Amino acid sequence: MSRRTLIAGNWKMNGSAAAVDAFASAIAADAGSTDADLLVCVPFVYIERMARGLAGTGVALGAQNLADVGEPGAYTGEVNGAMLRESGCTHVIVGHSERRAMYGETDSVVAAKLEAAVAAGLVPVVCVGETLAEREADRAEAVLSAQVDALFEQCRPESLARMVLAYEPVWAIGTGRSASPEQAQAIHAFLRGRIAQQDATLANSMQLLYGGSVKPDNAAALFAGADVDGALVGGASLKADSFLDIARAAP
Ligand SMILES: O=C(CO)COP(=O)(O)O
Repeated sequence: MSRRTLIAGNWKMNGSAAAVDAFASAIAADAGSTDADLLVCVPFVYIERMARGLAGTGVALGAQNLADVGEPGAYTGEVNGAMLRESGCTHVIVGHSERRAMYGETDSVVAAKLEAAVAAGLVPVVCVGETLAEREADRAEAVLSAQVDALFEQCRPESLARMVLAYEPVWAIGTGRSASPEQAQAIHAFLRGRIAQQDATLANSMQLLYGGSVKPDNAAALFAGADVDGALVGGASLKADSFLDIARAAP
């Protein structure tokens, strides 16, 4: 089955109103130059501004986090999925390694956020990945299996059918040291196989993105992997030209 290619940007805690406007106008001028689907995930406060800038471009908009509860209420500082939808999001990143490491998001929190996203009509882009110490201890597959299995244990099949999975090795994030195309493809094949043990049809249809130091000059080689369906791009997504160069490297 052919899966569509998705190039997703994660701005993390970067950007400004001026940066949003510059990005959106450059994308609006040039979004037709790639066949890949494009998504940009910006800080909460810039979502509506980016939505206005990207209107009519076909580029999708996402957030980087959401509350693990859907019902509004006394959750100071939280933002729920319905608010994200109303602001123009179609997607939301869930379980990024920075949130797992710095904000204590456990596999159960990630599973709850996946469900909350789907309940609000959002596509969750769920991140998994091993640290350098785990890879060096030959534990990458065990760690990834535990992260994926937790989703299957805690989420409904119809919710899992909506998700995109992003493999982001922690040692490759923001380091300039991407996984090699062979390493990325090997893990993606492993992840697809692991999902197939639960649901072969879902394994075949699920988009698997690679993230970690994806740049215009390494993107084409990474995308050559048969199980690599796109990228989750951090630093290189902050500027429209490098983001679009990555998208144009997609097959
Ligand atoms: O964490 C990432 C995207 O979510 C990857 O970040 P970099 O592309 O900056 O390495």
